[in-house]
Amino acid sequence: MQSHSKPPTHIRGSIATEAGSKMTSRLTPAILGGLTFLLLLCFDGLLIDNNCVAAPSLIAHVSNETGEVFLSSPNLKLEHEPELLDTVIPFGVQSSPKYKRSLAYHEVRYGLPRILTRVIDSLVNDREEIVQNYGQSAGKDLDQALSSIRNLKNEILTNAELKPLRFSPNENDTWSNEVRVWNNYLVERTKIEGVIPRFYSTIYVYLKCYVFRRIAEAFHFTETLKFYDPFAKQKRRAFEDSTASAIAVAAHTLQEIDRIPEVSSANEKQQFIKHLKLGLWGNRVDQAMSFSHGAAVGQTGNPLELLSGLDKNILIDGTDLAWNALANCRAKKPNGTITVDIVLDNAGYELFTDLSLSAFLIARNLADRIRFYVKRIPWFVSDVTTRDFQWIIQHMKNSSNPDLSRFGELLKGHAETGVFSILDEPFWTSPFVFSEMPQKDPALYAKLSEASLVIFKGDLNYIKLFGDINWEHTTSILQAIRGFLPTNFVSLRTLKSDVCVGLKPNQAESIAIVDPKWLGTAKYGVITAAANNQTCSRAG
Ligand SMILES: O=P(O)(O)OC[C@@]1(O)O[C@H](CO)[C@@H](O)[C@@H]1O
Repeated sequence: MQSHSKPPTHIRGSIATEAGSKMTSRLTPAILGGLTFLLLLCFDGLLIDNNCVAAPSLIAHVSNETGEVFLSSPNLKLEHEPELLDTVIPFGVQSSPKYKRSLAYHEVRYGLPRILTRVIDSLVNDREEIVQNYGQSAGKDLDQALSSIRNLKNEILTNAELKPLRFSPNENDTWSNEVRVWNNYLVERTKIEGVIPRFYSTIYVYLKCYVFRRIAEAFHFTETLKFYDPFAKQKRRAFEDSTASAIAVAAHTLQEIDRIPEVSSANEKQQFIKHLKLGLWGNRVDQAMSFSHGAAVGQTGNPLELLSGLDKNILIDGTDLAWNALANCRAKKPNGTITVDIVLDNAGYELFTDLSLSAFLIARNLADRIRFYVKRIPWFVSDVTTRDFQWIIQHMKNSSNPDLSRFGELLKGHAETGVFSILDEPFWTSPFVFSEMPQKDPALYAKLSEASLVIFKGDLNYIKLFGDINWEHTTSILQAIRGFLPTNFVSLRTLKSDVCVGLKPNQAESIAIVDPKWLGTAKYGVITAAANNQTCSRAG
């Protein structure tokens, strides 16, 4: 049953604040003592009318049950009371935070504000270092970026209208061309929705991408911090924290490569499947989740030893289909160029698994070249940018561990000889879902169709693949892609959001009984593949 909920009477924040650890340590004894108390403070991450300093206006009180901070204020006005529906997302419609029992709602209410708070915190904490690295005028640029990000956070918290993005002075440069696409899309959405979209009323995939666009905008209009990546440190730290796991996988992959002449074709298939699974579970190591839930994540343990225990969590296993599609292309094009495209997701450990798979494919002649699609701007916290890609290879190459450094050397060689290439097409940071690609970016669609196999990594690529529509879980993959089949593809995704298709009858219901949170915790994975029968007859 669907019903309109009451407007919120308070805004619920998190312990992650600009006051950061100071705040946490002040709260901890109170929580331990089981007290509920009130604090009058200027909550810097939540400026109201930009006058927090002059008139501290927010009351924070801490739940003695959960330790979470609730904020309320006589001055805090929602620009617009969200018209929420107290229901899950109905089947057949696009995800939106207006459905209160959706993960989309949870992400807009808690996840995105927390991510922005963490960005604000890190900029405040790193001021000295930033000024040292980018020069004196970076101080003023930092303030400018901070103010834009605070405004953005307030806009989400107060359910403001989405506003057009800013053009650069040169209205024909790359930035402006992308802004034009975004602003036209806002006009399109306004027509569809009948009003200007707001954070809680519009579709999820659009608003979430919009937030990351606005973060990039906050830096783009500064002089010294145009290309600053506020997530870079966290991405690097998370990979450093995964070093032991990466060494185990690098040593194993190098051994496979060294022993290629001895390996039978049955084993070759098993090795391919193992690499796909490593890549699937690599998608758990996602700094977006850690940013919005609190703790940092890296990979621990020996990922190869963990694999068999995780098989029971794979809800759809399309590895056979992916293997057959690629092996079939190799058989049909013994002298041709086999291209594999990887539409990357997270930097750090997940990217490392993608590189292991790629090194394996090249060594086994399952691919002659690999094209890696990265993001042009910092995206969804930990998505790979060109700099992240270059950093990880260099970082491995410089490692004191002989396996990691040899592996880094091998990858660097592939990058230098053009076997690996990095592409930062604007479509991946656009608001569009994949079924819109033939119309919005036909050149990219044609490029993907040159590949024998496209590998889509992660949750965002998955939801864009299926239009972020809450299809009934048993909907077939071919129906849910709505014609988007440039070539054979396989998607490796751990479940972090509302959409999941291609399941067997009753499969979703059975998991939901055992684990009601099955869609949102990245505990489960899907390997979703589809074949395009014309692929191997084409060049590429
Ligand atoms: O694409 P990825 O890195 O696997 O997931 C990124 C992510 O931000 O997108 C999901 C849906 O918005 C979130 O739950 C998740 O943390």
